[in-house]
Amino acid sequence: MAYEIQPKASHFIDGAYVEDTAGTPIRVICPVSEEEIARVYAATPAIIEQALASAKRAQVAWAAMTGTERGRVLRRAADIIRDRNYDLSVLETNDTGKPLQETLVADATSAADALEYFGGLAGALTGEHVQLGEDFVYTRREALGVCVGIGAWNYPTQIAAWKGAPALACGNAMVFKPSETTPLCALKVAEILHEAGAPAGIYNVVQGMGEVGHALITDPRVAKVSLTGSVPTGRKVYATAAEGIRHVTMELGGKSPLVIFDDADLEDAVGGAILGNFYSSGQVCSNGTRVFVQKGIKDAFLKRLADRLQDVKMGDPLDESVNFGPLVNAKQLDIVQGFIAKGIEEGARLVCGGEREKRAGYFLQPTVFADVSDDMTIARDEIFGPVLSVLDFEDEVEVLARANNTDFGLAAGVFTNDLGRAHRMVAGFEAGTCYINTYNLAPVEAPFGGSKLSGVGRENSKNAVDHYSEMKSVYVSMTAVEAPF
Ligand SMILES: NC(=O)c1ccc[n+]([C@@H]2O[C@H](COP(=O)([O-])OP(=O)(O)OC[C@H]3O[C@@H](n4cnc5c(N)ncnc54)[C@H](O)[C@@H]3O)[C@@H](O)[C@H]2O)c1
Ligand SMILES: C[N+](C)(C)CCCC=O
Repeated sequence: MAYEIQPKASHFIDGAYVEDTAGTPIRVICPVSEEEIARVYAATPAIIEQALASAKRAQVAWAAMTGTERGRVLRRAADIIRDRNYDLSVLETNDTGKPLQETLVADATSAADALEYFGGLAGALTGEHVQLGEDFVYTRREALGVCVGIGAWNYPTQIAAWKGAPALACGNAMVFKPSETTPLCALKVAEILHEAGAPAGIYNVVQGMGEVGHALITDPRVAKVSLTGSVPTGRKVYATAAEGIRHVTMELGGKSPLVIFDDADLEDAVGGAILGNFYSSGQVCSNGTRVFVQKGIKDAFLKRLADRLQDVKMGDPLDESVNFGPLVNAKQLDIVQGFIAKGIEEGARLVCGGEREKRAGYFLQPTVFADVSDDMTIARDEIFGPVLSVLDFEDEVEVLARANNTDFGLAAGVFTNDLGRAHRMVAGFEAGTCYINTYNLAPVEAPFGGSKLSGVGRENSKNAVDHYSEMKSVYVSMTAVEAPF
């Protein structure tokens, strides 16, 4: 029997699809045809209650299983995802508009990596023993309880798994709310986890806008919230979580610098700038959109970049030869076009692109600006679209100060053949995720996350375990109790 790509209902709760059409309808619009391809309904208070109650009920027994048993479920889910990679990638492409060429290698596979990695780690999560003379202390690594995950729209499958995998490995239950813009893929993650043996209630998905997210994180049963989203939303969610002193992970926006020195390999530097600006049509949080190019290499860099942009193939993202898709929706297209207009108005030189394509779909040409100065809007604000800004610089000290002159701190990259300089630069970058002679790779083994306004905590790697568990300290006395009276 063919595998059904389309999720069967709006929510996945307690091990089954659940529908409640009393909620606000959320139309899923195909970014290519601009037509409705699916409809889900925002969670009503009754749905939110069902999801939280089921997570709360299921979590205690899940945490009581051994880590190896929990890990086995996660690893089985990873295998199922890999088996169904093609179908899941098609769903991701329909949901986001990203080319299938990308989604086949970067989305469901990245979710599988996370489930496999944290599944493998689950059995090795331990506390420690501290000898204190005859007495000793031991620590127990304990689950937090019910965790809420809230997703952005650009990587719906990946985000659902990057949050769910460490949460479940540590013995938590999760209620995940995807972005209302791309609500479909997380449902498949929930369905597959259940098929792999996750007990009912361990991973629930509910749909909705900000109000649903807010209702989830104000519930007293919730111990933690992990958000992927913009800085303004992060501020609200962090403040709400603070009222209940809840744990938080904040994966927020960025305006990252990519610094290219004269001695860099030109082809690699151009490749890095392409990966850091045009992958997913530029809708990537960690993009290196402020491309600082040293004066001696600037002309060659711009010429080679323009040459390579000739190889952009726009079109139906389901065609595997297409390497550049539309923006996710009309709103995002408007926002990005507004930034392009602002760039021109403030005096940046438009090198190429800048126009919406004359065809159906939210297609915008890859856009390059040169002669951008630090104070221009396009150099300060997160655009979240295919707009690369080239800024000139003369030397290392100057460029490091300018690279750090931003409230964001998600990522940063440097291209140079001088190893000493590369390591000095990354030591100086005020950013959580740094690259030397490459850009935007995010293997599950490496911590991923931001500094400054770009976030709190890290996803992936062993580091994430500390954000989904807490240590209980147990003092054991082996001697008589000495009290003053
Ligand atoms: N750092 C990262 O790992 C990372 C990854 C992907 C995207 N992002 C960032 O996400 C942004 C783009 O995504 P977006 O437009 O979906 O972001 P957004 O901030 O508009 O929404 C993110 C999520 O928060 C929810 N939300 C909104 N208001 C809320 C509230 N008051 N309480 C609870 N939940 C609320 C939304 O419904 C959505 O699910 C960009 O800034 C991008 O940089 C960051
Ligand atoms: C894996 N990437 C491409 C770095 C994306 C991480 C999520 C940010 O938007």
